[in-house]
Amino acid sequence: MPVTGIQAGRSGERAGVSPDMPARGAGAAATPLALVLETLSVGFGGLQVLDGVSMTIRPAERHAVFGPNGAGKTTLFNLIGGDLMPGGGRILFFDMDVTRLPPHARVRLGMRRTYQSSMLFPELSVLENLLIAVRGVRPGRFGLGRIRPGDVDVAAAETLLRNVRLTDVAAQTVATLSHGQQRQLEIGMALAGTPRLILLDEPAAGLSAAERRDLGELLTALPRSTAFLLIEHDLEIALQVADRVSVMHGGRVMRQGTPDEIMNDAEVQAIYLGGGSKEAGGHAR
Ligand SMILES: Nc1ncnc2c1ncn2[C@@H]1O[C@H](COP(=O)(O)OP(=O)(O)OP(=O)(O)O)[C@@H](O)[C@H]1O
Repeated sequence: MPVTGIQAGRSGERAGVSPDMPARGAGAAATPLALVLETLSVGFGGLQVLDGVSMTIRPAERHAVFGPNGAGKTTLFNLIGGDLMPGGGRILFFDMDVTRLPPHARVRLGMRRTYQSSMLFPELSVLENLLIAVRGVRPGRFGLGRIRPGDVDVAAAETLLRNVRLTDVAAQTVATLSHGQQRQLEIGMALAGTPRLILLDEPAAGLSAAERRDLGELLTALPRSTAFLLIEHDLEIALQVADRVSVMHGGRVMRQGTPDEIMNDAEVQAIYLGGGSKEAGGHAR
């Protein structure tokens, strides 16, 4: 297979630098990359699920991780978020080595994550859920307390409401929301505290075509100050919202590039049009 300008995760490549981005350190005070994944690997028993995954995310970049079922995407998120420790490799978050830090320490550094299963409080209102998120990421003790107009946390929760387009349903309990609105709320909660990076795990899963369109628009309109890394099965959404895309296959990053580069890549097309010869998922050792 020819080596293309968008191939990623190859041995010998300088860790943390992909061919389509300028080398760091060129300027006197180069901004650190938001995330550098260096040759991450993890296995379960005899199954090697991730095998030398390297990836870089710039500050404020929107990056989609795309790949077939079993490619290792959620496992990768578990490593980045701290729910799982790698067997090998390193994770740098704004130049800090977070490889062995627990999830709450990563949250304190400005990393957030959504999960495939809902983490909402169904009996509370939309605003109360957002308030919990706002108070939960602040250092120190917190309680839901009374919602008072003018409260700085309430104002922050109301900003999140607007960001995820839920102002009209602020007083409704979460249990009464549509599935699409619940996904919007999860994104709003992840935005609490102005994080530097959000990991979004299949936010469009289970949504109708109209809800997926709305979600794509919502993600596109999010504040540019926050980088996000998105796992998405819906290629259309991934290509719509992402600046760059990583395609995973068999526990490796097989391509990294702009949406245009990815869309026009013959091997990616072959796999996603069902003509691929490689097996998805981990490979037994
Ligand atoms: N805790 C675990 N123990 C054993 N095997 C696991 C574990 N977690 C994941 N796996 C296996 O690792 C492989 C990758 O799983 P992962 O969930 O990361 O893939 P994925 O790309 O997110 O797939 P999907 O798109 O279906 O969510 C799968 O074969 C899965 O069965």
